[in-house]
Amino acid sequence: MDTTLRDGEQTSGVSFSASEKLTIAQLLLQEVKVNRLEVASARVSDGEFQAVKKITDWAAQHGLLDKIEVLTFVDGEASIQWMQKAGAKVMNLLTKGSLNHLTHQLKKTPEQHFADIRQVIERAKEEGISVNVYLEDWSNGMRSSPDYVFEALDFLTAQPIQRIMLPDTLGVLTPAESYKFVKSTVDRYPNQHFDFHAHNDYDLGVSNALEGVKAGAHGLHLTVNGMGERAGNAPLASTIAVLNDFLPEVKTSVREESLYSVSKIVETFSGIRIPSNKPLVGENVFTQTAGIHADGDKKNNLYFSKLMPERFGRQRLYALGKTSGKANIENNLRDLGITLSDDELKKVTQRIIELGDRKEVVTPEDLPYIISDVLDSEAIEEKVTVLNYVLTHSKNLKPSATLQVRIGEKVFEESAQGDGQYDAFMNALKKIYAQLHTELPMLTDYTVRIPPGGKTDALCETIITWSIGDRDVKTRGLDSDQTVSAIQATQKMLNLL
Ligand SMILES: CC(=O)SCCNC(=O)CCNC(=O)[C@H](O)C(C)(C)COP(=O)(O)OP(=O)(O)OC[C@H]1O[C@@H](n2cnc3c(N)ncnc32)[C@H](O)[C@@H]1OP(=O)(O)O
Repeated sequence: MDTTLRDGEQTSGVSFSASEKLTIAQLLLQEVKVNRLEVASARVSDGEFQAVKKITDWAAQHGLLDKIEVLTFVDGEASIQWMQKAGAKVMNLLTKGSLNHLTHQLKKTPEQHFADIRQVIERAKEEGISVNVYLEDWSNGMRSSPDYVFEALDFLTAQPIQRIMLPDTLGVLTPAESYKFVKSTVDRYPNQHFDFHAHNDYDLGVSNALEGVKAGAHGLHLTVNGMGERAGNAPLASTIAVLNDFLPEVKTSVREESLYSVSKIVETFSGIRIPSNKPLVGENVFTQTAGIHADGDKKNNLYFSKLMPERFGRQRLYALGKTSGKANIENNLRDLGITLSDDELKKVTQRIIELGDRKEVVTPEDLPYIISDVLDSEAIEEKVTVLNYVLTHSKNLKPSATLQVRIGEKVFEESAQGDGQYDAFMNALKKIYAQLHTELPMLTDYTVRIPPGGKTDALCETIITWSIGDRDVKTRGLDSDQTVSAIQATQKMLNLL
């Protein structure tokens, strides 16, 4: 069960719009093919209500309504009414899985709590809602009040419910405890379906999920990019890869090749950047940096593992920088269709190492420029040159740009306004390219780096990612002025285009 839209949205600072939630739900069910989705907590807000309604309307049209779940509370009619109006048919009822929570938060006895739960389950059944039950703080309950946990489980397993969900609410379990606690629970109730819900507070989410499944859990709760409250939940992508590679006898429905695209969509919608070293979905995790590794890849794939990028819809890349050797550069040249002699290759390698030493980022798309520069050759023909421009910026008036660009033999001039100077520049550029019936590629990422130290006249590096055909192309500009560096990066893109 994927809970990106409920527990994942509990990441501090994240709020998905209704249409973003619908898009993520559609991707997860139709492309990634997870079995179930938890899409919201009941009663949270009007916006959340609208989002659930949008998802249930779509799911009902596609025969998927039984896959849409909503977290609800032991609150008499309130959650049931909310769910009913939102069109949801599966509730994940939040009950207390430790005596500590029951006594100090709800201030109830087990008998009172069970009576309240029974009433909610009966009412849900009358409304045609099927019920799963969370035992919140179950992990601490197993440590500190196991008698209460088993009393609750004796009660729950006699109720007309589908699944019991065992959360490590605060992510405090070790892998060994995850195994032990799940096993003792599953063994005692062999006919009951149990889900295990791991959090990542000690970075043990994936390991704990693996142990939970080994111990007999029938389902897992995961989130895209490991989003979730505090340190997040066990991440979908790595947990699936771990299960596929280390427990092949356990089958899931998830399609590995769709995991990266859903991860990028969730990154964009949530605004939470994926760390570049995040397993499977981080930008750099399939990039060989060290020259020795790139060399070994050519020799019998010495540095390959089962974790091949193509499994996840990704590609192996070879970084350019001070630890590059000839093999890194050759790999990039091959992609660009450029061949160099041994001597030329040595000179280009040397220049890339020097740039890397100066902490400059070198992208594969910089290579033709570096080659022209180092070899004084014409590896790249400058067909497009930004000749002149004027950019304005003022208070309370829209920024504007006028620019003159030479394309081939012809010079074009256009003006435009925009939301910022660069946007105005791009709008003017689009007008010029419209005259050539050429659409400019979509800008998919824009990052600006300045060296640490806080100097405002420092060199500023802008790296822009463009979507050209089915490729992501990165171009780089470097100048003490941020807009100028962005314009340099744009000119490089125009020449590559
Ligand atoms: C493991 C998890 O991640 S659980 C995540 C649960 N989801 C959420 O909390 C969603 C976001 N929450 C909210 O929007 C709000 O907290 C609401 C709408 C649920 C409730 O809001 P409020 O009425 O303002 O209550 P508030 O948030 O201050 O406190 C929670 C109340 O719920 C009670 N409560 C706690 N657990 C439960 C439960 N499982 N069932 C019913 N009530 C509960 C608390 O005792 C407290 O009641 P009290 O005020 O009578 O002492």
